[in-house]
Amino acid sequence: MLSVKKLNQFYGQSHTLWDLDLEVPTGECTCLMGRNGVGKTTLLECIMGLLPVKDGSIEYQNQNIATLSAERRAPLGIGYVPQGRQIFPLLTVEENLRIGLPARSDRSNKVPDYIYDLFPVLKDMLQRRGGDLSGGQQQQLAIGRALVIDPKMLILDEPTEGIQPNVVAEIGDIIRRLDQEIGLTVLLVEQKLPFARKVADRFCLLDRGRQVATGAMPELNEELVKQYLTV
Ligand SMILES: Nc1ncnc2c1ncn2[C@@H]1O[C@H](COP(=O)(O)OP(=O)(O)OP(=O)(O)O)[C@@H](O)[C@H]1O
Repeated sequence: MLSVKKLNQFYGQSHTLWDLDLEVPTGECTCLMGRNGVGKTTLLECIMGLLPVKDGSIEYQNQNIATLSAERRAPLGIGYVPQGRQIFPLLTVEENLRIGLPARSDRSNKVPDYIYDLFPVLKDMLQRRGGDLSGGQQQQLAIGRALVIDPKMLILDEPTEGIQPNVVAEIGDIIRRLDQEIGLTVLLVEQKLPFARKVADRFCLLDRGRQVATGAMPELNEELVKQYLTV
């Protein structure tokens, strides 16, 4: 579904992504992994069109989108849950959800019901301000907001960061359901190894801006973990 090939990205003079390849097969959950600062968020931002790339291709459903602006990528149906959630603290839960509606291809003005089925807590708190929600509830809101466009693919940047363990498990279950029941293709950045093993089908491991290993999750062996993940 998504195929990144030989991608190079720079922040000014600083070469951050090096000939990077990433395959995200349709209907599967792929986890992008690596230590802090290896370029995971940078790669996601390149895919979303939030950062320009120097060269290389980003093929989404057989179209090279590498040079399209973020606005031109919006109708493609990629939902994005950024690092730190970035919900609007002064807007209500309902207003936060509705923000995504203008990007829907059918121009529907209604938040799809399945979002409230997935996150009943959002329905209970529709009139509460986003900033008054707990971290776990805010994360559910951020995922709900990304789903408002009925995306075919969902990209999540460290959805469990700063969240209590019981809510982490709940978010893992929801990501699996989105992938297995609703058929969403998922690309996830995740540092927590047990969570990644439970939720993802495949992994792609980065080190200093380069892809160093990729495969089915069971192929992520202790040697790779020791070399590229443990600190
Ligand atoms: N706006 C920026 N300007 C300059 N350098 C940046 C910028 N954003 C990130 N970097 C650098 O690019 C490299 C990759 O950062 P990135 O945030 O993509 O890594 P990451 O793997 O997502 O890390 P983390 O797990 O800490 O979020 C790092 O060396 C970082 O310092």
